[in-house]
Amino acid sequence: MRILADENIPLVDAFFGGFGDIRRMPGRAIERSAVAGCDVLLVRSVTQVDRELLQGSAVRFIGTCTIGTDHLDLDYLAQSGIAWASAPGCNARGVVDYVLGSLLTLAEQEDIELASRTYGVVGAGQVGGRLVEVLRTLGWNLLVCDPPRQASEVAGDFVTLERILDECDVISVHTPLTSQGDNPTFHLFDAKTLARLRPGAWLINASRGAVVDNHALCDLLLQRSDLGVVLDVWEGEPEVDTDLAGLCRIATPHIAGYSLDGKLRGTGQIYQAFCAYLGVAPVVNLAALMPAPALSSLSFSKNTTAQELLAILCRAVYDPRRDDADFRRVLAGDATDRKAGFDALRKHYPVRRETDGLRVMLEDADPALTTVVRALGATLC
Ligand SMILES: NC(=O)C1=CN([C@@H]2O[C@H](COP(=O)(O)OP(=O)(O)OC[C@H]3O[C@@H](n4cnc5c(N)ncnc54)[C@H](O)[C@@H]3O)[C@@H](O)[C@H]2O)C=CC1
Ligand SMILES: O=C(O)C(=O)[C@H](O)COP(=O)(O)O
Repeated sequence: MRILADENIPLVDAFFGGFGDIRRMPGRAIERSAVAGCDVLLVRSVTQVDRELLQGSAVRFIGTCTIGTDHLDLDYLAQSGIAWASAPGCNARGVVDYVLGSLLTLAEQEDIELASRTYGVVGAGQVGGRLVEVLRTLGWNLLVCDPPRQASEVAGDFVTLERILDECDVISVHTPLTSQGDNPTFHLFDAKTLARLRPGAWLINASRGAVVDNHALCDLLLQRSDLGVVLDVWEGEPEVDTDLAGLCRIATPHIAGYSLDGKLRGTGQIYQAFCAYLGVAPVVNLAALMPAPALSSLSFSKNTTAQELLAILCRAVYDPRRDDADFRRVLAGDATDRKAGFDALRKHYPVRRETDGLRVMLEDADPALTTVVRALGATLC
């Protein structure tokens, strides 16, 4: 079997080496001539998988080691009888850690108590659903907008996007990028929607760039310095609107989900799906390949407050300010360097783990403190 894989898929040999020959390439360079003689294609989000790439090739299975599938032409794959799999939820926890780290930064910049704000989550699936769980456990005010779930679930407490815009001080966007169907999300946040943001609102987009109209957002930020915007994803990646990035409080190169755990899980999920496709039993075990984290446990004295505990635990694992600083250095270069730098930061991303892998010891089991530990999914020892 001939397998072509994006060079940024970790553990590809460990999981797929037993199936045949593996060739690796940069994801953006995967094109028709490279794919032609392959049976299996393993990609990440940067490879457009469509008729132009696949027509006439021998490819029968596509695996994308990502949550998002907007780079796959699913209609074409169905028409052509090409099997495919994605990795739902693989790096959702990393995105939640990114959102929490961003909230801590904005709160410090503005000297705001996070618990005093009203939160709006738009899109409550794998990522947004986990964020909702964290915010609910913390007991913070929260509204959730998810029209597809609202339409299909009898129970569920959902609101309209208008209500989110009118009532929320913080809006975190976690929808897929879609341009068809009943609830398309392309430019869901257009000029009209963005203009409704409350005074002092924070907007976080770690979904897909084009869910927010970047041009309209840039225009708005030129007039509204009260807003706090965090962008991990951009229209036209790897090109980035540098004016917009300059106006964001946190700007990062599409790394919100880049925990090591999330990446390895992504490969593992595609391996499982490929085994199911072939009808063979999986023999490679992800747990055996997952390295132990460098930091596994922390202990806190009775003088710790809940706010301090949240900040220390989140930042012990991940702090987006470092990614923001690295990205701004890249954005200061010329256009060619910026594009290459966007991909280089992603390719050479430092090891980052997840907050729910932490073990926490509290000298005083105060309910406010244990709530923080539970909300993060960490283990209380
Ligand atoms: N920045 C990053 O590193 C990462 C970004 N992502 C992106 O995050 C987004 C969310 O991923 P998941 O939670 O795994 O997706 P998901 O498919 O599990 O959940 C998406 C949710 O959005 C809802 N939704 C769809 N249209 C909507 C609309 N118009 N308004 C409100 N809600 C709507 C769906 O009903 C669903 O519950 C995707 O765009 C994904 O590609 C995912 C992982 C990492
Ligand atoms: O899983 C997704 O969806 C993501 O957005 C990934 O974090 C993107 O990672 P790459 O595939 O672009 O490396």
